[in-house]
Amino acid sequence: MPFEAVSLPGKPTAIQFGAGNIGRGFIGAVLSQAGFHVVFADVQEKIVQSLNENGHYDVHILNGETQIETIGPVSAVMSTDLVAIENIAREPLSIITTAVGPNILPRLAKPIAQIIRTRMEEGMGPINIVACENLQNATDKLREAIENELSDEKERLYMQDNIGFAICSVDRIVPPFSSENILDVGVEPFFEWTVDSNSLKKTDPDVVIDGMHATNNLDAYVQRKLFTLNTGHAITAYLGFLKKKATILDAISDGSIRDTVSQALHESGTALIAKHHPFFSHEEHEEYINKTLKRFSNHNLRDEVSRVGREPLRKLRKGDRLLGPVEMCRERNLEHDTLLLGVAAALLFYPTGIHEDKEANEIHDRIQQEGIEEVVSDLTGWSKDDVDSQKIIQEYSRLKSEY
Ligand SMILES: NC(=O)C1=CN([C@@H]2O[C@H](COP(=O)(O)OP(=O)(O)OC[C@H]3O[C@@H](n4cnc5c(N)ncnc54)[C@H](O)[C@@H]3O)[C@@H](O)[C@H]2O)C=CC1
Ligand SMILES: O=P(O)(O)OC[C@H]1O[C@](O)(CO)[C@@H](O)[C@@H]1O
Repeated sequence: MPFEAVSLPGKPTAIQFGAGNIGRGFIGAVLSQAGFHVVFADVQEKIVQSLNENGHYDVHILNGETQIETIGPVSAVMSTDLVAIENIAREPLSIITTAVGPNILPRLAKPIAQIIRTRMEEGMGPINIVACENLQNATDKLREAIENELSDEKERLYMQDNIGFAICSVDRIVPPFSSENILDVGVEPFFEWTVDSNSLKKTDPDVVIDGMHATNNLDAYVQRKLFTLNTGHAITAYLGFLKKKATILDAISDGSIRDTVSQALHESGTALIAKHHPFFSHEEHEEYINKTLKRFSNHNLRDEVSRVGREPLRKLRKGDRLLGPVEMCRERNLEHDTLLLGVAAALLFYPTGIHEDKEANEIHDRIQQEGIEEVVSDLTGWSKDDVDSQKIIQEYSRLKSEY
C-alpha cells in the first residue's frame, strides 16, 4: 500500500531513514523537538502505517520516574516507495538522517540518489545528510554508495555542490521496549549527538538543531564514544554471555566482569588521551569512563547481552570497538592485554535459540573448520606468531575451558 508523507506548512522537513530504536527514540525525536516535520522512511509496513495513523508516539525516559515526551507531528513512507520519496524531495527539506544499521546502509543509496536527482531537476538548494550509525565514517560510506547510484557527471557535480555529508557520533542507549503501542520507545536519559561542522552546508530553511552538537573535532568525539561506550558495552556483553547473564545490568553487576571492563576502558582511555591530547585530560576521561559504567548499571533499562553483542564479525572489524583501541595501543606501545581478552570473548559469543546470530554462527563455524589461529590472523591482519595473536588464542582457550 503506498503511503504519502503529508507536508506541514511552515515546518521544515527532515527525513529519518529507519524508524527503529534510535530513529524514533533519539534522532527523530531530537529533530521533531527542534521544529522539523519528521518523515520516517522504513521497510516495516506496520510501523509506517501506525506512524501515519497516529501522527505521534511517546518516548519514555527510563530514569526511574514516569517521564514521557510525546513526539509529533510525524509521518512515514516506505523507503522502497520511490514515488513517495521523490515527493518529499520537493518539500522544504533540509536534513536526511539514517539509523538502519551499518550493514543495511548501502541499501539507502537508491532512495537518497532519487532525492538528489529530483532536487537537481527542480533546481533546489542544499541539504545535509548525516548517517547516525555505530560505525566510524558511516556517512562517507553512504556517500560512496550514493555516488555509484547516480547516473552521470551532472548529478555528481550537483551532489558535490549541494549535499553536505557530515559524519557524526551518536550516543544514547535505546534497547527494545515493550509497550501496548508498537511506536513507543524507552530510552536512557543521557544523549549526545555530535556532528562534523566542517561538512555541513547552509540550508534553506536553516534551522538550529537543539540537541545536535556541531564540532570541528569530530574524530576525537567519535573515537572517544566508540572506544569507550561501545568497547565497554561489547566486552560486558561477551563476558556476560559466557557467564550466562541475560542483561547488561546482570553482567556489570558481577564484580569480576566490572573490573575487567573497567581495566579494558582504562587501556583504551590511555591511548585515547595520548592520541587526542590535549582534547581529553586524564581527569575528564576518568569521569567519562565512570559515567559510562554507571550508564551500563541503569536499573530501569532491560538491555539483553544478545542485543549489545549482536553481529560480532562487524564489531571485530579493524577500526571498530574491539580491534580499534587495540591498534591505538599497539601503535603507542601501551598496555592492552584486557582488550585482547575482550577480543577472545567476542570469538566465543554463540547465542542460540531466539537470540541466534548469523555472524556469531559464522565465527563459530569458521573456527571449527579453519582453526582459531587462522581466524584470529584473518580478522586482525597479524601473523600467527604475533605476540598479540598468541595472547588472544591463550585467552580464548582459557575462557573456553572455564565456561
Ligand atoms: N539502539 C541503540 O541504542 C543505538 C543504536 N545505534 C546505531 O543506530 C543504528 C540503528 O540501530 P537501532 O535503532 O538499534 O536498530 P533497529 O533495528 O531498532 O532499527 C533499524 C530500523 O531500520 C529499518 N530498516 C531496515 N532496512 C531498511 C531500509 N532499507 N530502509 C529504511 N529502513 C530500514 C528497520 O526496519 C528498523 O526499523 C545502528 O547503526 C546502531 O548501531 C547507535 C547508538 C545507539
Ligand atoms: O548497535 P551496535 O553497533 O550493534 O552495538 C550495540 C551498541 O550500540 C548501542 O546500541 C548504542 O551505542 C549500545 O547499546 C551498544 O554499545
